[in-house]
Amino acid sequence: MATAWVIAEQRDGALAPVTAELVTVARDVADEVRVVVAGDGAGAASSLAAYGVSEIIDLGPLDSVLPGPVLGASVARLVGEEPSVVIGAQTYTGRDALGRASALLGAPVLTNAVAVRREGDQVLTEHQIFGGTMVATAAAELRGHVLVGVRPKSVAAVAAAAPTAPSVRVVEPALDVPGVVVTVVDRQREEREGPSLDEAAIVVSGGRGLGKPEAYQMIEELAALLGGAPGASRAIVDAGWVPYAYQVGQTGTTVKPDLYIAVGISGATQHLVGMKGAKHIVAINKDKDAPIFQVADLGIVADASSLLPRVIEAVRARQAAS
Ligand SMILES: Cc1cc2nc3c(=O)[nH]c(=O)nc-3n(C[C@H](O)[C@H](O)[C@H](O)COP(=O)(O)OP(=O)(O)OC[C@H]3O[C@@H](n4cnc5c(N)ncnc54)[C@H](O)[C@@H]3O)c2cc1C
Repeated sequence: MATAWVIAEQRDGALAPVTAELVTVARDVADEVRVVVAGDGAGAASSLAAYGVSEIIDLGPLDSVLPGPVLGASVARLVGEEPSVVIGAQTYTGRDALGRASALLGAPVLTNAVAVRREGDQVLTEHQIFGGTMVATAAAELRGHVLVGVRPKSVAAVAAAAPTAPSVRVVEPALDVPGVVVTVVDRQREEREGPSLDEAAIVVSGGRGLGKPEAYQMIEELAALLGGAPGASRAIVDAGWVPYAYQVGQTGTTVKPDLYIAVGISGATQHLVGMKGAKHIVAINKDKDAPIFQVADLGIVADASSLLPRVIEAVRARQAAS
């Protein structure tokens, strides 16, 4: 069996949860999993031991450069001649890394996969198409290297049958490859309180049915009261009501919270594909035939502008009483 190389995804210097998802996928396609991380190799070794990783390759912190291209060039240098599967997340950094590695290795990259498996010498990947209404399966021959971008939250992170004690190897990053160094001159941190959209246990999302941008404040208020994150449909992102970072769906973030509350969202397939994995879905829409009700566990036919203030009041009252 070939080796799988996982490009770790990091956030604020720590491993992002998607890394364990990628390692879970990697175990299914290879019998040895190595993880390439930019700094904190020891931390990665301890948090990934439960997932059956054999080695952590630590490139050291890549704080002053855009990490993706350097990660990609470093992986291209590490993989060697033997066929291997390189797995990254379908994120800004993961896409940069896979694209760079693909170009340097002359190897195919299968993007936006929601499932990956191995059949003999083939790596099979599944991709949602037509707004998630169909799944296409692609097959790549594992004669050389096969690169795969996996969509976050499409695979559950599962611990290995037996934990490992991964060794940590410190390797110089490939900063000398022409064109990979993009220097970071400034960082802007988006103001946010509460959990991030992709990790929140509760997501409250608003759509065009809110009627006007100011009404989105109610979405933020309810999300904050419930300890969740606010989200949005693309319609109100495109309209400029909220930033793109709030968008849930095919071209936004995929969420899998315990509870997803959709307010004034019709339930277009491109939205559903990003949230239908939620454990419980509550939908508020004034149209009883809105497609969102087909995936909702609890559907409320109501005008959002009059119902939302009452919901917020009720949650406040309940919290005050407890
Ligand atoms: C390639 C592509 C990618 C896309 N990616 C995404 C994506 O990632 N995420 C995404 O969300 N969309 C995406 N879209 C857009 C998607 O097709 C829909 O256009 C979008 O999701 C609609 O947003 P909406 O439900 O807020 O608006 P609408 O479709 O306009 O629906 C508004 C809903 O609000 C209800 N409503 C109206 N007034 C009230 C009221 N007073 N109270 C309660 N309910 C009310 C209406 O009954 C309606 O159901 C994509 C489209 C394409 C082509």
